[in-house]
Amino acid sequence: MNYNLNNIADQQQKTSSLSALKKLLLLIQEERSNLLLALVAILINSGLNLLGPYLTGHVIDTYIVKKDYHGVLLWAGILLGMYMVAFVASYLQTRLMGGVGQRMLFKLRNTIFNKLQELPVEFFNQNKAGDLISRVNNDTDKINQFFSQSLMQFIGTIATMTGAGIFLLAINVELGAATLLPGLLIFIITKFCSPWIKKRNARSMQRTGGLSAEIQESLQNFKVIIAFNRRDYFRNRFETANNQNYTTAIKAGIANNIFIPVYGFFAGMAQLIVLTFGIYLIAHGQFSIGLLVSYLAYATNFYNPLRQLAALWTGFQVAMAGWDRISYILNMETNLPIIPDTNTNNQPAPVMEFRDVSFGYQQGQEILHHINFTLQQGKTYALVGPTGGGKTTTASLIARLYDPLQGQVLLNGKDIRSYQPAERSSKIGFILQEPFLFTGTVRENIIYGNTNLENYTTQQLEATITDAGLQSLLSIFENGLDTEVSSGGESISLGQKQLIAFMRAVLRNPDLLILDEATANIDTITEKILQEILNKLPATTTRVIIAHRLNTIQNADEIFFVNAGEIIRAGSFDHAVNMLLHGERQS
Ligand SMILES: Nc1ncnc2c1ncn2[C@@H]1O[C@H](COP(=O)(O)OP(=O)(O)OP(=O)(O)O)[C@@H](O)[C@H]1O
Repeated sequence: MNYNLNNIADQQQKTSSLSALKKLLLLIQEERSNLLLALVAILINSGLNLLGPYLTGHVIDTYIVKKDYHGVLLWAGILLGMYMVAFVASYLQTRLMGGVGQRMLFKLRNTIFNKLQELPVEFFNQNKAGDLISRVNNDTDKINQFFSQSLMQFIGTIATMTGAGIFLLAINVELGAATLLPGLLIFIITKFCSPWIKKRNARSMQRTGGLSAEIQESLQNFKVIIAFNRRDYFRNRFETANNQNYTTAIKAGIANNIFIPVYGFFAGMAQLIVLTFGIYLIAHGQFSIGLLVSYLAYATNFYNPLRQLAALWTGFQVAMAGWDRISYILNMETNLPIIPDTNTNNQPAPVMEFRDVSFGYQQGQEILHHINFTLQQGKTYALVGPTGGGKTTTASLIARLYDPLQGQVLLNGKDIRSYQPAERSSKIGFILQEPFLFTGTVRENIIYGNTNLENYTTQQLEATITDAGLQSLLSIFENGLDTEVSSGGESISLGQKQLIAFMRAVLRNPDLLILDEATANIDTITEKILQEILNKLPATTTRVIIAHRLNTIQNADEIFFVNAGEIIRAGSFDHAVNMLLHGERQS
């Protein structure tokens, strides 16, 4: 299944600005009352600012021409009051929308992060962490900027322009129509250029994502880079990504600013039309000076916001480009759906069964072909085979990190796809080749995802650890449960990381425990301790051990040889060793 966000972006139909905005508005439904209040405030602000020029014209024609300075002063006071109310309304809407924007940003980031938690391993295989981080941090902020700073300004601007347009037409239809003509041209140009601006911004964000992926990759692998002296290689790769980001950012910047001079030019044209046509009308006695002053102010009221609108519209296109990138994640559906349980057979069933299972990571590249095997309760199984033979892939299917392309995987006789994730993961413990630890303490890491232990006191937890025979492992850590570990695990050794992962898995008391090269980095004495702990697991626990070190699998009840997409019962240990030597020579 295609989970590559950048490929999806190329394939997706272009969504219209309006339908994208509608979806986005759903996110801020809870903010309705704040939005309404901000809208009222902005309309008051626009309305009062619109009334100003009309009253000024009225004062000129009624009081200034007649030299009635008392009236002029009175109206000046009224105008001052009006502008102060407009100022308060504007301040109120800025505050309200700032809050709305931040809350939306918070919600949006939570929504995306929760969505990411639902997505399958395949999604993370196909997308780079750095790009995802950029979407969660950078792209959401673009939307926040539009909402907190621009949305109400946008509405206010449109309200002011509509009002000014109405005043212009009401005062004189012909002059109004002539004044508004450049506005119509601007509208057509804007409509024509918007998709281009959005595309340039989308490309720029994609490159920012690429840059962040590059940084993440080199930071994660800094030891390898230093050890292999590959600094130049990564420096070049970074420079290429940085260059691409720079070029696309410049292009987006040009697109974002292209409207400003265009709008400015047409606004100048409109002023010229008002002046020449207005003076002509005055010369023919069809217009007054006061009306011309009001008229010029309304033309300014129409075209000045239009200049602002240029920037706001661009901001909107940037936000929509960000929203598109985010919606690709939000629209993504997991390919690991839960299906209804159709099993009506209550007969005892093996813990795990593969029925004619075929699997490949990519279409047309099968890694496992028509696999059949069963795992019985309480037994220990070993998977051996040459590197790249398919052992980890088999274990991943047992834990349902992927679904087979064909066939069925059954857990306790039921299709594994019918289990809820929580139930499935409580039944299957998986210790990965590269255990993942969170930044925190040993305690936090071993109780991770284990609801039974979450509220235990330190004493209770220590007692549980002792009961499970894990005390000797815990004592390896200097500060026991309180030992600090970092997600990269730099503060502890790889073997110690594996021990923590081991304790985490054993304490979950799973029906099936998979150890994928789980002891590869552990000394032989500690490995013996692990072996004893494994032996002491409840008699019902089934163990699946993947190991290259043959002594680890000596006590297995059954050995499977995994090679070239096939799983064969190896029979005795000696036979398995033979197959392994033979298989390794072949590979
Ligand atoms: N995420 C993935 N995407 C595409 N191909 C993959 C992926 N993971 C593994 N493969 C391929 O699947 C095949 C089997 O890999 P797998 O990791 O299952 O082998 P393995 O037997 O566990 O090897 P090892 O002993 O080295 O751990 C290999 O050819 C590998 O390249």
